[in-house]
Order: sequence, then structure tokens, then C-alpha cells
Amino acid sequence: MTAGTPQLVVHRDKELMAQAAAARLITRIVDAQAARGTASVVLTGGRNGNALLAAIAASPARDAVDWARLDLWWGDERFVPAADPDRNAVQARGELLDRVPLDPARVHVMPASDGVHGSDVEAAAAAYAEELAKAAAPGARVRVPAFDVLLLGVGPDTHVASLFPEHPGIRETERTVVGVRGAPKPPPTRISLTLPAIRAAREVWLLAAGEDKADAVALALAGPGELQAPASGARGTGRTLWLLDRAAAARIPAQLYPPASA
Ligand SMILES: O=C(O)[C@H](O)[C@@H](O)[C@H](O)[C@H](O)COP(=O)(O)O
Repeated sequence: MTAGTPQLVVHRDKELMAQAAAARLITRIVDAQAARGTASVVLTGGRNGNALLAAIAASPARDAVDWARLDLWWGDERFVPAADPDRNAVQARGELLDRVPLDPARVHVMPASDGVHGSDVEAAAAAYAEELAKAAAPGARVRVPAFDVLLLGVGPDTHVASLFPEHPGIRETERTVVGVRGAPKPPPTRISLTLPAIRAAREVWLLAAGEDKADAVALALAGPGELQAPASGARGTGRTLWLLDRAAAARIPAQLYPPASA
């Protein structure tokens, strides 16, 4: 199996999926910190990403993480005021980030629409690209850190982060962050990492649960191409992992994955 080949893990239901993903993420962070002294994780918006964070908050094993030596980034953000409950960062704080001793300087939120860039979403995206570039390893081809784990929720249209089918952002090959206007999922204005930035991650984990994701998961794994199915273009340099519940996995051709785990 090559690094680009997705691995599928299918759980009984979305609650178990969130708990197992939380256990997996805690372990991955602890391992990265043991190996290199630090870890970096890219968070996703959406219900499944939030459920994963809530499961970490509820896990006694969360105390195994050295929270002060963890960098957090975002894969995408809704471009609304900083305190808006629609913000992915606000939701992440509510589920987990306010309950663990993170170093605030290592929590790299994407700019908000009431920040220094005002309503200029392109300037805001460029500022985030600059922040990522400053944290990149010297000589890195794509100017972002080598994220240990990059989380992505998968939308019912196969979008990931705020990269939607046939939208300009999914075509981006140079920039690491783009401003998005007219997104089909509200709110319409967003900031997103691009596929080149996503593919710089060591591990990309895609999360999908529920019957309404079954067609999207089957389509993305059939590999029609990233313009039509952005999720099919999301892969890590070392590993690409799809974390699913049975309902979301229901339409995957049986030959594509080993027997379900429970
Ligand atoms: O800002 C966002 O809305 C997201 O980052 C988006 O890409 C999300 O992850 C998917 O739409 C899946 O969302 P659910 O997990 O809620 O289905």
C-alpha cells in the first residue's frame, strides 16, 4: 500500500467514531511530542470535527498530551466576526480549547472579518499564508509546516475545508491559502487551505458520518478527480485515513475496504 492509498476505518456509529478518532489523535500527538518535542494539528469545522474535540475533552487520556507544546492551525474558517458562534475557532474553543492549557501563541486562528483586514478576505488569506510560511521548515517546497495530522470533515458534495467542487479554490496550485466567495455552504465567505497545503501534511484524516454522506464517500473514493470531488484530492505525505461510520460507508464498493471494525 503506498502513502497515497487511502486507508478506511469503519465504526459502528458516529459516537464511537468520534471516540476512536479522539483516542487515535491523542496517541498521535503524544507520539509526535515524544519523537520531536512538539506536534502540530490542523483542525476542521463541522459537526464531526467538533464531536472529535468534545470526545478528547471527555477523555482522561487527554492529560497525556503536553498541550503547551502543540501548534493548532485551521483548515478553513467562516469569514465572520471573531466572536460569531459560526466561527470554527469559536466552536473549537467551546468543545475543547478553552479546557486545556494551550500556549495562546501556538493557537493559529484564521483572521476574522472584523480584524485588521476588514472585509478583504484575500488580504486575510494572504496574512494566514504568511503565518504558515514563517512556521515552515527551511527549504520546504510548500511554505507550510509539516503538520502531523490534518483533519477534514467531508461535505455531502465531497467538499473538504472550504474547497468546493468546481469552485476556483480547488484549482489553486500555487497559494497555500485562498479567500472563498459564494460558497454553497453558508456562510458564503470563507478562508481555506488549498490542496497543495493540505498535501504537505504527514497524515490527512477525513471524517464522515451519517447516511447523507454515503454518496459523497463512495464518489470520492472512486476517484473522479479533485475538481469534481475535492475530498479525493486530499492526501497526506505519509498516510491518508478515512474515518467513517457504517452509514457513511454504506455505498463503498466492498472490494475497496477490509472488513469493518466496530
Ligand atoms: O467550515 C466548515 O463548514 C467545514 O470545515 C466544512 O468543510 C465541514 O468540515 C464539512 O462541511 C463537514 O461538516 P459536518 O462534519 O458538519 O458534516
